[in-house]
Amino acid sequence: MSGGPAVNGGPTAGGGLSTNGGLSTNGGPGVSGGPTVHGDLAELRERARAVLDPAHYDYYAGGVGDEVVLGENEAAFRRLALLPRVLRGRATRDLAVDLPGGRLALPVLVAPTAFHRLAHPDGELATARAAAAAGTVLVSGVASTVAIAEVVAAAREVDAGAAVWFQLYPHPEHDVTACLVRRAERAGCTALVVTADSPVFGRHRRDAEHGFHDLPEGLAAENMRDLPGGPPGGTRDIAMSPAVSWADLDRLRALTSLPVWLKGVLHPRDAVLAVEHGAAGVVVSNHGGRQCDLVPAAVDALPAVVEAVAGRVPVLLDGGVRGGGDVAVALALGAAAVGVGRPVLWGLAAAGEAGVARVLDLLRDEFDHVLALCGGRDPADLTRDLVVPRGTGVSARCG
Ligand SMILES: Cc1cc2nc3c(=O)[nH]c(=O)nc-3n(C[C@H](O)[C@H](O)[C@H](O)COP(=O)(O)O)c2cc1C
Ligand SMILES: CC(C)CC(=O)C(=O)O
Repeated sequence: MSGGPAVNGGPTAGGGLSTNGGLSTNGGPGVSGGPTVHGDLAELRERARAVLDPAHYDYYAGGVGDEVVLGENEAAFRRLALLPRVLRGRATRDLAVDLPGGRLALPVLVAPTAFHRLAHPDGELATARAAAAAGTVLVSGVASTVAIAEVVAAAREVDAGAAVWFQLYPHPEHDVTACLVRRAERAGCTALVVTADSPVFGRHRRDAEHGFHDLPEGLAAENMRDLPGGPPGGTRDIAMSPAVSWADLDRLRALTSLPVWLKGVLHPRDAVLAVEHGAAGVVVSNHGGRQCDLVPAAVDALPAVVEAVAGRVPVLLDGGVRGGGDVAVALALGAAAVGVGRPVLWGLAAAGEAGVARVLDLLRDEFDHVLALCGGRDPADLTRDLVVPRGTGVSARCG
């Protein structure tokens, strides 16, 4: 087994913590030139469950505590309905969104998730290729099982203009953070994402039950290799620190000219502070229900953050997005785009690069379809008045 003891109770990582439905009505071609993969997201999840080691499946699928927030992230979307506008659409829709750090061909990006080689031997290389082929951003995590330079190179082989962002946790040793930032810059990343919701690692019962604390032999968090304070050729743990503060964000921003996103914001006041501290954007996220089991569903936290930020920076959302309708609801509530975590892992486990391509293709096609049903020409047509609490049919802002 690899590396040191679990950090804060998480797995260690050898240095890691530890319709067009048949009718041809403007449906675009699939995003991937690779083998065709069939099935919807639920089927891909079942295929992933069938092929993965149960401990690894549960690491991906699980959440913190009683997994209340894990379920709520998806349930909250089901409590919302769309109130479409009619007779204002157009034949083809423009799905693209411009963000600090890159242009997305669809308002869906790949959220950072750890250890893709647990899902498929190609790991983050496959994810990077599929994201690039779809024309969207991969937020590559510090906890990736392929080094960031190789991840970016894989994306750029598919599309020389592909944008890859790098996610990190501020390390308590500042020279380690600085080294990670330099690596991401040298690799060609176009933005950084600082995850702020993890002062300590969430306690996951499923991991404890499986005794999953280490990556299998041969896998490691490759970005953590050869860092200051670590053994030559060896890896350091992904350290989380309860002492992390706004000063760490300031210090990190001073290290780089790349746009810096702040991920894991739920409180509107923190969103305002993020703007004041120069964040290029904020990501409303509860870490997919993996950190604190007492917080609101991500989509329920979104409107207050959007209101507080008041258009000064873009707001992203992740957590519980499982279809194009969810994407549309999040955008109508003010998100500029959404991130998807687990669905990408299910696609990767089920069919490697083609599986991730299938997930992004499904989301793109479903979103385009819902946008058309709402009389939308582009994402900007999805406005707040289009979302109503299910069961009411009335928007507070209608009129
Ligand atoms: C297995 C797994 C690993 C994750 N690893 C990270 C990580 O290393 N850094 C991070 O900021 N977020 C991480 N996340 C959280 C995701 O970025 C994202 O917030 C979450 O998955 C969104 O919820 P969804 O899975 O319902 O789409 C992880 C999520 C999962 C499921
Ligand atoms: C290695 C961990 C830090 C990855 C993570 O954030 C998670 O599993 O939720």
